[in-house]
Amino acid sequence: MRKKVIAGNWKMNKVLAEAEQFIADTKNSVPANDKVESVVCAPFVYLAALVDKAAGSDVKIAAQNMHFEDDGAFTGEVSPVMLKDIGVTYVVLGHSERREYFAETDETVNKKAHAAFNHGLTPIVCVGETLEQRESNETMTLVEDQVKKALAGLSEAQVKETIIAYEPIWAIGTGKTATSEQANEVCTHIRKVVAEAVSADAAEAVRIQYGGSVKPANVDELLSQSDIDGALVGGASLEADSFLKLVEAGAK
Ligand SMILES: O=C[C@H](O)COP(=O)(O)O
Repeated sequence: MRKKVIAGNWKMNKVLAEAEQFIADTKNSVPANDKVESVVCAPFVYLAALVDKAAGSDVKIAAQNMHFEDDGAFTGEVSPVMLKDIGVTYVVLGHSERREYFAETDETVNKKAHAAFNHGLTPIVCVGETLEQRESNETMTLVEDQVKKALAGLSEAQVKETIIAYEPIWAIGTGKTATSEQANEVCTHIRKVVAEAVSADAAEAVRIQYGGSVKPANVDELLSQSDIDGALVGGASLEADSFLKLVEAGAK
């Protein structure tokens, strides 16, 4: 049984006091068990403070992006060495907003996945199609291509540790959730792609989240699907109560 992962992606929201209050409101309520992991993906500027605030609890802190180099002349960037140094444990890679607005490519996502593992960070690799691509029946081939390119060159052990987030772009922040069947169909395909590209064991172990307008009202149905192992949640992760409901669903 794969452990569920509920990750709240705050995107570019909250000021420091709000971010710290969120951790104070959730850290003693997230379950410490083998059924669910609770992850908060916060803006860079809050990461050190939130790692400190969450210390001793089961809330894990994630970055929303990083560079693939360890250091160097990359003004404005943050490296995996820096994230590891301050106690961050997860990193979101290739979110569709990074791909759309900040020129993230499959190649840079792959470099970042390698860099994450080189520094002991767990990558949450995002893939997903636009509405246009879905309507022209390109979803499966596009997602397959994104997954293969993101995982290229990783060892079987590393793939087993990777979290893949399937996020149909048309369902992000729109209130339009993919039906649980639509979401599971793609997650099942991703698992098959991992089996073919890496191994059956890796496919069995890799955790696949769904993301796109997940909220307390629809999370149970999504998580009951055979190949959905968690959720990457934007809007509904901003309030502590709502985030805790999602984590509770993951712990069932
Ligand atoms: O990273 C999270 C996803 O982009 C989903 O965002 P959303 O839950 O606001 O639709």
